[in-house]
Amino acid sequence: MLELQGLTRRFGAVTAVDGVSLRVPDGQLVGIIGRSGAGKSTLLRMINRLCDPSAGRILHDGRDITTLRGQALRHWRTDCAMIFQQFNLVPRLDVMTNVLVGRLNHVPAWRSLAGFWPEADRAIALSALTQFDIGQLAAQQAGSLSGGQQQRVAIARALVQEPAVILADEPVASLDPRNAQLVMDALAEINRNYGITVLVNIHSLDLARQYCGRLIGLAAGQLVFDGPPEALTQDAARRLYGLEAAEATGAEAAPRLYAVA
Ligand SMILES: Nc1ncnc2c1ncn2[C@@H]1O[C@H](COP(=O)(O)OP(=O)(O)OP(=O)(O)O)[C@@H](O)[C@H]1O
Repeated sequence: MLELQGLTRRFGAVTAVDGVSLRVPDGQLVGIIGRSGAGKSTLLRMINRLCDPSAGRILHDGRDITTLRGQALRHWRTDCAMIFQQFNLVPRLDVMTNVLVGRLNHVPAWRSLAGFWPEADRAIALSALTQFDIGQLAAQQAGSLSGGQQQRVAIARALVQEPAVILADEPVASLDPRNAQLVMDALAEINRNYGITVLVNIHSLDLARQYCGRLIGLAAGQLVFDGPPEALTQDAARRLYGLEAAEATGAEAAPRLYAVA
């Protein structure tokens, strides 16, 4: 169970995340929604401790994550893998090596530095790639792949970390609709097959509704919606995305509920 208690982050005068409290039982696939600047990235970055909270606590299985330092923090970052919009692969390295980077905390440092990755780890990496239909790309330079392929490599890298939680920060924002589906399929598969908790920031409300069993809506850093997609009425979605303002000025509301930046 992942638990946030009054989690807050201020940047000067801006309160990016404002007293967010929630519980995520193991194995949920949670979509975090809200307009641009609502605090979605900051929330995920705090959970991974890429960004320190100004107030509040993060607990995982009762353990206080907020105070972790040094090796304990490195272990948490293995337990809690992060996926980014821009993939964060090493473009000049081949796909297999990029995925093996996810095994770093499972392999003695000298072996990985010398390029002696154990056969068992190579097999794990290849199996992750094959699962996402990109096993045949293992020897290619990561930078030569399409965006959708690169994101699936990043998901394979996260998976071989054997994490309890995956945090995906706008993983489909720079992909075309077909690739966005493939990447969301990969996240859903990980969630279903391994019971890994997935928290995904997502702009497209259609995708969020399609894939996530639970939606968490942020507005100006505050939790304003928490429930299943069916509970997110058209009105609630409008409030979340501020489409009322567009209507008030005579602009047409988007016919499909896509988040507008
Ligand atoms: N490092 C920072 N320094 C100063 N302000 C920041 C920093 N990071 C985020 N902010 C501010 O905090 C607020 C929330 O930003 P955040 O990136 O978390 O929102 P978001 O919902 O993820 O937006 P987007 O969907 O555009 O990525 C914004 O007002 C942003 O300008």
